[in-house]
Amino acid sequence: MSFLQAIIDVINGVHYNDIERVTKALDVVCQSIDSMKQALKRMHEYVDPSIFYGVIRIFLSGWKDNPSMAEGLVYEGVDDQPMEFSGGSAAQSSILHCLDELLGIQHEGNNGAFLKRMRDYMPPSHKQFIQEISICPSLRDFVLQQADERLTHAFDKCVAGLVEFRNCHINIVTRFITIPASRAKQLRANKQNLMEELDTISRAPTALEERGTGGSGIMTFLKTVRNETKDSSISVFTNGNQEPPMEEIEKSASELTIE
Ligand code: HEM
Repeated sequence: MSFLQAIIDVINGVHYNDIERVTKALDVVCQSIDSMKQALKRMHEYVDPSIFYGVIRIFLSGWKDNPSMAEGLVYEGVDDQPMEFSGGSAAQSSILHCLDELLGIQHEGNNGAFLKRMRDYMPPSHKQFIQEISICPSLRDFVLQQADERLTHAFDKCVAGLVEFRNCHINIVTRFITIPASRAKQLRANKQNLMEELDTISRAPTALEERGTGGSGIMTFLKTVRNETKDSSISVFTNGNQEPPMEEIEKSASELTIE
């Protein structure tokens, strides 16, 4: 059964009060989240953090919430007024939004508004699918009402898997953005004679040091989204918080070089 079919099966299972069907489909969802995490971990194999930070990311940045283009961009021949559009971000990927809606994970305030806005950058049918999931009867309420051990376990494993995915993503963002940004600051401050490295990572505008490609203030955003994921868990959540300690981040920053 594919991941998307499993989502539909969960929804149908809730509709027909079929505990077995929902439990089995949630097991598939959980395996898919794990595969996504395994794929995410391979980012390091193919992408050099300095190149990502100093070269690729600049092409991903947009002209909304971007301090270096605060007014947006005039599309000549389209409109005299500047327009604002966010840069490319996997926050615009439909899968995580589907999971949040399915598992009843709620993102509040500015973070929730940012994630909702990202849906405007998805293909309309994807956005519509997410909307459909959001108006279905609540899976979480169903799990709570049934009080079935296997069902609750399957649900909580999905939530825990998503927390682990988001932790793994935070580690990636630390390595691909936070560390190069702090390295760029360090190099500028020390005026070291490391011109080649400085040349690559300093191509990134300083205004973007604290920003994600979609324009968010990165770490606060990502950690809040991760914590809100934990909140959906039915049993008490005790694991999955694997943030790297600050000393580790600083150590990695000083070791980061271009080969
Ligand atoms: C070099 C690799 C990556 C970097 C540096 C990165 C960075 C970021 C940043 C900075 C954000 C905050 C929102 C923004 O401003 O764009 C974000 C959000 C997000 N990214 Fe990534 N990302 C990377 C790869 C991926 C991949 C491969 C996925 C897999 C789908 C992913 C999934 C997400 C999701 C779902 C969000 C929204 C926040 C959430 O739902 O937890 N990212 N990413």
